[in-house]
Amino acid sequence: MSMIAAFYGGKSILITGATGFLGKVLMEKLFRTSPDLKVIYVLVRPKQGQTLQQRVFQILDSKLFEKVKEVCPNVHEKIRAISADLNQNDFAISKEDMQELLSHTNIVFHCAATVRFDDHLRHAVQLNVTATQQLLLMASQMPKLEAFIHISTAFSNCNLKHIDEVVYPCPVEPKKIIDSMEWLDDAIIDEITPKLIGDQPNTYTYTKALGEVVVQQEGGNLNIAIIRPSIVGATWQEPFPGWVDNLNGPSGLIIAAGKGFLRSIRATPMAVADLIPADTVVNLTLAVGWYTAVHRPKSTLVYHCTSGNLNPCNWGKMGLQVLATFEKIPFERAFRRPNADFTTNNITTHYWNAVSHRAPAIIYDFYLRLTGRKPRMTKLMNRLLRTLSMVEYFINRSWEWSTYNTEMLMSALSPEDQRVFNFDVRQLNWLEYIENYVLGVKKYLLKEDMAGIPEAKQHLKRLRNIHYLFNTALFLIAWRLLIARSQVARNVWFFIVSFCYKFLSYFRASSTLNA
Ligand SMILES: CCCCCCCCCCCCCCCCCCCCCC(=O)SCCNC(=O)CCNC(=O)[C@H](O)C(C)(C)COP(=O)(O)OP(=O)(O)OC[C@H]1O[C@@H](n2cnc3c(N)ncnc32)[C@H](O)[C@@H]1OP(=O)(O)O
Ligand SMILES: NC(=O)C1=CN([C@@H]2O[C@H](COP(=O)(O)OP(=O)(O)OC[C@H]3O[C@@H](n4cnc5c(N)ncnc54)[C@H](OP(=O)(O)O)[C@@H]3O)[C@@H](O)[C@H]2O)C=CC1
Repeated sequence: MSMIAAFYGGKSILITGATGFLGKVLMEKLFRTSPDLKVIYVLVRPKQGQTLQQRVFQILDSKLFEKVKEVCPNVHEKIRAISADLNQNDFAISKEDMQELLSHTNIVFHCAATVRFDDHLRHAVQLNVTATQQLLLMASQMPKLEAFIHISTAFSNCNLKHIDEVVYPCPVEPKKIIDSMEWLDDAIIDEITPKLIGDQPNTYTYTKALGEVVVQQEGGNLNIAIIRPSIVGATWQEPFPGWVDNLNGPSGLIIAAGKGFLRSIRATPMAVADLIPADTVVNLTLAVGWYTAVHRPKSTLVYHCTSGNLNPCNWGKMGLQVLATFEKIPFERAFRRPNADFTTNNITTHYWNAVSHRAPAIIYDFYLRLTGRKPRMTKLMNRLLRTLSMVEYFINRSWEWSTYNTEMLMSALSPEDQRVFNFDVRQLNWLEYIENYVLGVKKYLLKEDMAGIPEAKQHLKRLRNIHYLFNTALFLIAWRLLIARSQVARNVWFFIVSFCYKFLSYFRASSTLNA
């Protein structure tokens, strides 16, 4: 019997960010392994004309939850959607709902965040810092609370090369930042943002670091733990391999490469690609929830959920495996044949961006205009180039994350828990994982049918022929222009033609003699 699964039985669990990528996998695992849990409260905001209930039921009715329905047929009754906006005071939760949350919650998993790298500092502070502070305040009023688990990121201190499982102080106290956001106007915030974030690459990592300090400073007597995942990728094993549902991290770039838009990416092939599967993060999170509630460590423990120091894979290996998978499992209606490569310096990056990204987009838009359609490729390409510039920081460096606490936890689990809540990345086979990831992107993100693979392969063959034809025509035109303008080129051309003519005459004569 799994002790962790039994621990969550009968519990009331509050999850923020349950409609996000990680939140969904967390809920799925909780329901599947502890179907006898009492209730999961999810803080949800209405969106895109959908009510809360519709949003949550849409998630429960998705493929991700197919196995849950077998073990927990009444899953719809065990989930309680609470209307909340983490940007508002008291999260805009009604009095009755607040009372229910405060008096029943046993465990809090705080996953909600803005993960955009380019978010305005005010908004990033509001969600990643102020909301965390408010949630802690709520937690301090929960008499039955056993553990508060905060999801941060392994990159919250990415200005350091070696990162320990400790909370590092921030140059400016989070309280001062929160206060200043209240009275500074947007223009001034824009001006001071680069100075405030200092050597952090963006407002996301900066505010996640502030959030950790808030957790440490304002946790009071609560049992708190912080989990720091690296780049969260598709699921490895559970509930099935390759599940992914958003474009963050590598997923969007895998689509761009598979559809042939992405031709070159500025990355260091030998730098560690510190990916971590979503189900591994969730298994560690649930194990940490159990350990924190049962063992009540004296201080706030930080757990690194990374792969680099235990089972490293680099971007070079990852890129090659992604491309190899496209050969077997191509995406449908590609713009060009997938053929991306890594560049390592500014000059080649600019060159390939102009030649392989911008130029084909302009030509294609010209063709769309000629045929009376709306041009769209240049806009798409600009968006891709912007994304590339945002992720460059993370794919040209390597970090060392110590994992003492994570390894300590692994050894504290019973063999059964180690199996059911497996977060040992040493067992991960990267080539198999990446292949399943690409397949998952095709099936769950692009919603492409596997029956379309032969047609997709035919399409790629046509693209290859068009590519050869285009290159040949381009070469002939260039050569024709050169001959028209240069005596040297003309001489070379006459030499080649006369050489070919002589060779053919000789060949014909010798074959006549042999006959
Ligand atoms: C050999 C070569 C082989 C090559 C093979 C190549 C393959 C392998 C290469 C691998 C390299 C991997 C590198 C990863 C590094 C990650 C490091 C992470 C480290 C930190 C990890 C963390 O701790 S943190 C989590 C990560 N955090 C993000 O990773 C957010 C990033 N990202 C943004 O910060 C914004 O994205 C950014 C970019 C500002 C653009 O912003 P933007 O405004 O230009 O574009 P948007 O993304 O907003 O949206 C554009 C359109 O996509 C629609 N869309 C958006 N989301 C959607 C969704 N979920 N489902 C459906 N559709 C969605 C949207 O609705 C728009 O559609 P529409 O225009 O029609 O409305
Ligand atoms: N994905 C990754 O690579 C990594 C993620 N992390 C961390 O993991 C956690 C989860 O990330 P992930 O699942 O990928 O992120 P997502 O962007 O997929 O999910 C974010 C969640 O936060 C919710 N949220 C955002 N703003 C509000 C708001 N104002 N009120 C209520 N809810 C809100 C979203 O709700 P809605 O659906 O309404 O938008 C969504 O449920 C984050 O803390 C992130 O920092 C850490 C390392 C890597």
